[in-house]
Amino acid sequence: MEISLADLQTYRGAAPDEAVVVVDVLRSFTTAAYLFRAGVRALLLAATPDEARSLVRRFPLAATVGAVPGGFPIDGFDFGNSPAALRNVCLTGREGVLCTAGGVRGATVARQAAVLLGGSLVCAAATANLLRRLDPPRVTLLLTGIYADRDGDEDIACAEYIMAHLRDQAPDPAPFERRVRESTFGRRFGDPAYPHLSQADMDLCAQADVFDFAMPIVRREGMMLVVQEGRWRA
Ligand SMILES: O=C(O)[C@H](CS(=O)(=O)O)OP(=O)(O)O
Repeated sequence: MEISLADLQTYRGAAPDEAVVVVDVLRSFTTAAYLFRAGVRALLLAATPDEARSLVRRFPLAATVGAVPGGFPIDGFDFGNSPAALRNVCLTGREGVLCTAGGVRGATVARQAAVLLGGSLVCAAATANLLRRLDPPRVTLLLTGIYADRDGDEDIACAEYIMAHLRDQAPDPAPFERRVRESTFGRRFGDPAYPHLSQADMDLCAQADVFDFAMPIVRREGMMLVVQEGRWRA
C-alpha cells in the first residue's frame, strides 16, 4: 500500500484505484462521529446552506449541522459544527445534514475515489483498520485544514497517526493529541476572542480513538452521504 499526504489547496482529484481519507479534525469529521453517537442513520453532505435547506425539504426529519468558514454557526440550523453540542442529544433514526467548509469540500473534491472515508482523531485507528482490511494499492490522506494563516497541523498529526497505524507501529496517541491542541487553528479554541470555538470542542476533538468505527462516504441518488461503518443499510 502506497501512502501519501495531499493538501486541499493543490489536490486535483482521486485516481480510480485510490482510497482517500478526507482528514478534518477541527471539526467536520469529529462532529460527524458524534452525530453517529447521537444516533443519526446517515449524514448528507451539503456544500452550501441553501443546499442543506433543500435536503431538509426532501428529508423533513433531518437535523441540520454546520458552520461557515471560520467556524461560525449558520442561521436557522439546529446545531453548530460542534461535537460538544451533540454530546447529550438523541437523534436516533434521523438523518443529519452536514454543511461545513473544509470537510465537505474535501469530500467533494475526492468524490471519484474508489474508497472515500471521513477521518479524524476520534476514529483514527478504526479508519486505519478498515483501510488495512480493504487493502487498496494507494491511500491519500487529504488534509483540509491548511490555509495561508493556518498550519493545519491538527490534520497532519491525525494523518501521521493513521499512517503509523497502517505501518503497524502501535503509536502513542499523546503527542498527536497535543499537536491538535497546539495547531494554529487549535489554539483559537477556548480563546475569548473566538467565542464560537469552545474549549469543550477542543477537548473532544483532541482525543484519539474514542470510537471503533470508520466513516465511509458513499454516493446515492446524486447525494454524498457519510455513513457509520458496519451500521449502514441502503
Ligand atoms: O467549523 C469549523 O471548525 C471549520 C471552520 S473553517 O472552515 O476551517 O474555517 O470548518 P471545517 O469544515 O470543519 O474545517
